[in-house]
Amino acid sequence: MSDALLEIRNLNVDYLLDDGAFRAVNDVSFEVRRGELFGLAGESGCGKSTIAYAITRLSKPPAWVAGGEILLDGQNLLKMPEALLQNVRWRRIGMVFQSAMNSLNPLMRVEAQFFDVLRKHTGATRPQARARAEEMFRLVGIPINRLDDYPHQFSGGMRQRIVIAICLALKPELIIMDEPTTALDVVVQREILEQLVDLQRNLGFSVLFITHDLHLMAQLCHRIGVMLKGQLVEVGDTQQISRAPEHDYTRKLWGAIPQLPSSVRSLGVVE
Ligand SMILES: Nc1ncnc2c1ncn2[C@@H]1O[C@H](COP(=O)(O)OP(=O)(O)OP(=O)(O)O)[C@@H](O)[C@H]1O
Repeated sequence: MSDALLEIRNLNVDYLLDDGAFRAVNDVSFEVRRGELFGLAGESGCGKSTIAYAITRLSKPPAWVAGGEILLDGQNLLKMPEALLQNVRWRRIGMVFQSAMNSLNPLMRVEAQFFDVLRKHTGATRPQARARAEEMFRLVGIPINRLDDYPHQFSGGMRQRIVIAICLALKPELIIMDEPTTALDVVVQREILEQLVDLQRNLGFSVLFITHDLHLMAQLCHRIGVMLKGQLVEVGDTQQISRAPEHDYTRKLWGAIPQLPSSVRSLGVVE
């Protein structure tokens, strides 16, 4: 059996504009393996988010998936009926986006938000949802009495932890994180990502981590793909990409990043 959980094969995504189609993702192929943190890097506008939305078929017009395959455990999500896809979104593939912390409902206590999601996707009862919410709060290090608070009573970093906790409550096999900590300050960002690495080690899910910050990605991910203008120009182990990048653009990306001393470099995945 292949150890690939998600396989993207020859993916093309266009934006259908008044003056013609603009190909934002051009013949992109890569895989995310089981238990792997895979990073997709590249400058703003290179097509990373377009891929993230295409994976769970959440692309909105004018985006149009023009070709290719997206296989989850060998099943092509692009051909899956919408009703079945509902069981894949959140339950098998969780999503945490940059704006996710604003996606918490400001009018609902956090506990109720866990209940909402768990009832909808797993049919959990209120006590079952409460138990799971407490378990998840323990995992992400938030005192369980705070489940009764409203989102505005938490800091930005804590809100992002809550979003991650709600996502993990459904035990997804894959989490897609698109710039999940970009809006947070560097210290909080680091704390959240360290915790993510711990959770990933303990729970074994896979992560597709998207950021323009190649340096951060190299500390976190086992393998990295580098995108340039809609194309994937290089894929490899983080060690190889950081020590011996093959593509000029990857070298340029590294060149643009100030290097930190090795003592503060690693978040634990790549020694
Ligand atoms: N709704 C849209 N209509 C038209 N073009 C779009 C739309 N959304 C994105 N694009 C274009 O598609 C290309 C890829 O955008 P995308 O958001 O996927 O890039 P990205 O690498 O995720 O960038 P960022 O890091 O800034 O989010 C860009 O050229 C962008 O301008």
